Amino acid sequence: MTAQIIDGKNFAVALREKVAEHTSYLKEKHNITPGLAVVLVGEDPASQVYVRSKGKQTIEAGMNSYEYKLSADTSETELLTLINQLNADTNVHGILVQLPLPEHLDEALVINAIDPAKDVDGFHISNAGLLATGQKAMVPCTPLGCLMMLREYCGSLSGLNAVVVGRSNIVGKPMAQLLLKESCTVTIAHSRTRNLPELVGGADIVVAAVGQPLFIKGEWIKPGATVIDVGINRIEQGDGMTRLVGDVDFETAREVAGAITPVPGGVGPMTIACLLANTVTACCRSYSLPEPQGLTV
Ligand SMILES: Nc1nc2c(c(=O)[nH]1)N[C@@H](CN(C=O)c1ccc(C(=O)N[C@@H](CCC(=O)O)C(=O)O)cc1)CN2
Ligand SMILES: [Mg+2]
Repeated sequence: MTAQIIDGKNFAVALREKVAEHTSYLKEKHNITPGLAVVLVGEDPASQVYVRSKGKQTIEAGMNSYEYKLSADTSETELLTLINQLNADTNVHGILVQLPLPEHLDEALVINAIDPAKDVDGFHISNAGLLATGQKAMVPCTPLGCLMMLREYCGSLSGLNAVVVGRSNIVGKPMAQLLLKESCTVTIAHSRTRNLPELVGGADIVVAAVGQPLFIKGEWIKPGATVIDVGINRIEQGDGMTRLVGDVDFETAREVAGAITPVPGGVGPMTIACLLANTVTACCRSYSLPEPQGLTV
């Protein structure tokens, strides 16, 4: 039997509808329009696509979108000045600096300059700390989207063995924290882990976020496991064209897994939908309004 395909696009549509519903409620009932500021430094082509998509989806959900496109040689002082302005702007409820940043900019310094209450990426050390200690935080968008899909497909995650392959601050570590909060038994593995096939073979849930194309093989996966593929890798096809693949060898994994996210069309679309959800959550928190159900965990 082949795996059920977890359709991230459908999930994202449903989540964006919830966001739009709550946005119109905020407007009608409280005369508040959530606002999201997105800052892009430089001309990385993939980042330009993501930022355009974020702006478009923000407006479609009925929110205000503020875009700041800065040249690649922007100084740290200039960027920090803009962040301070956005921190002080009461029309802005969410701030996001698109990553990666150009080499000369200190990513941690820049992220930690964002007001944690407006940190809709959930990358600020305060939010990372709150999440790690099981407190109310802004939750990073990609892991949040993964957890929403996992809850839907698996129901209760309590007691399940979860292996997260990848240890980034953006995905691997927060994903592990979220799964731990769901009472999973969590193992964080990475590209240097020695007995990876064995570890993956014991997992009911595999989250692949290692950043290496087709790294996780179908033969490693436990029959019936749920596989979430966070990887987005462009590989050469041989005919001069490129193809988008995940960190999981989808064709072999789908023969073994119980359910699996495809690439594209799995985790990716949920990342931006969760960003919109986080913006509404941040907006509600800023006015001490009740938080809508289903937009965060
Ligand atoms: N500040 C941030 N920077 C980055 C984040 C982030 O969450 N915050 N994540 C990624 C990029 N990203 C959003 O910013 C993102 C990546 C992928 C997708 C997506 O929908 N992917 C599609 C495929 C798109 C394609 O063809 O390239 C899919 O998987 O179906 C959305 C958002 C790094 N930077
Ligand atoms: Mg850098």
